Amino acid sequence: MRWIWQDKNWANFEYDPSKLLIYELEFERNTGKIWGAIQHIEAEGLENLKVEILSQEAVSTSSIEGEILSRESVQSSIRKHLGLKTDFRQVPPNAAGVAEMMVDLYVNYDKTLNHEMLFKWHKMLMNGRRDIETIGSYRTHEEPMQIISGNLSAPRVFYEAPPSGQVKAEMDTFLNWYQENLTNNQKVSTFIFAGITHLYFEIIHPFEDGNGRIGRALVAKAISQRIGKPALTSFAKVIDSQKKAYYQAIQSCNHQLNIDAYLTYFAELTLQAQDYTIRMVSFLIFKTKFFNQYKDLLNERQSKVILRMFEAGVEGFKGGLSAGNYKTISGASNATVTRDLQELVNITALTKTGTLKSTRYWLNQQ
Ligand SMILES: Nc1ncnc2c1ncn2[C@@H]1O[C@H](COP(=O)(O)OP(=O)(O)OP(=O)(O)O)[C@@H](O)[C@H]1O
Repeated sequence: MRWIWQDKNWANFEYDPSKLLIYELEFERNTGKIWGAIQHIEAEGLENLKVEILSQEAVSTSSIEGEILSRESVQSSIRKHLGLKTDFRQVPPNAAGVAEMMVDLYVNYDKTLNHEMLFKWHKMLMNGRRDIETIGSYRTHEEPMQIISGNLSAPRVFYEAPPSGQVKAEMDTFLNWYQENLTNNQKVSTFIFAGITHLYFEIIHPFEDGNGRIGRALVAKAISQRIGKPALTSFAKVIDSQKKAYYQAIQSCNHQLNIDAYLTYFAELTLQAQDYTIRMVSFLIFKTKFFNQYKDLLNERQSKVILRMFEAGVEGFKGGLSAGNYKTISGASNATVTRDLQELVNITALTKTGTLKSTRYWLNQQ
């Protein structure tokens, strides 16, 4: 069967924009909500939010590839590249590379997308890699660029991208398409523009490695340029929790130009990513308010435990905090743990559920 790029009408993607209208309206509402909420965060909180979202995306986009990075290393590197205070820790090259790309994407969101920008990101991502022949440039290898299933005993070719000799011309056309549709009086909606940008790039698969990570970065780039501000998206975070659907959606386009199913998937994914970002922003606002209200009432042990609870992020401290958790984090005696926790409930910083051994404590979000 022919691959999509062998079709005589390649790359005239076919889709029905009316099917996406409902998602588009929700997307615009959410974009407004995110930026509206951000206006209420003061400078330091905003810096933290940027660092949180960018590092989470860096960790998640790497995790999709099976590369597990330390959140602390990525955060430290992101802070350094944003010119913020850091702990000057030693950061492994892969974490430093993806952090640098995320910051570049954020800071230079409005710069023209061209070959050089993509090469720069590729160099950052391949930081420290010795197994890659062509770094900072498109692939040149003779063998076909294939996406193969992970099963070594019975490998299956899911997709074969255009041969290396064709990549430069394909990328020229892609970049022209991007530029034209970015400023084409918005004939193609932001949603469809970002979705096609991602898919088009994955179909060409221009690099030896890193195509997934750069493709996901391009989604943020496309949305940011369209909305005129850096998009703080949790796109990779959501994909990482449902990888199979992500691969299947791209695969559904390997042989056909009709991309309705892919765009619907992309629309739902983007809305989920926005929801996650909205939750993160609200969480950060809650954290700031919480500390303003309680900081003078907490002793050192209580502050330490509460900070640890906030570090668990939007998903929260799994299963709630037990007295045992409090003891481990604070190092206090049993009697002190009981007194500290009771005080936290009395001042309404924590709420309490359950009894005896099942007693759990939660940050009071009321
Ligand atoms: N059937 C497919 N056709 C085209 N592209 C695909 C297909 N299945 C997956 N992909 C894309 O290819 C990426 C993998 O390519 P590559 O290994 O070059 O990227 P990576 O950044 O190193 O890895 P990853 O994307 O897994 O993080 C996937 O993440 C996905 O974006």
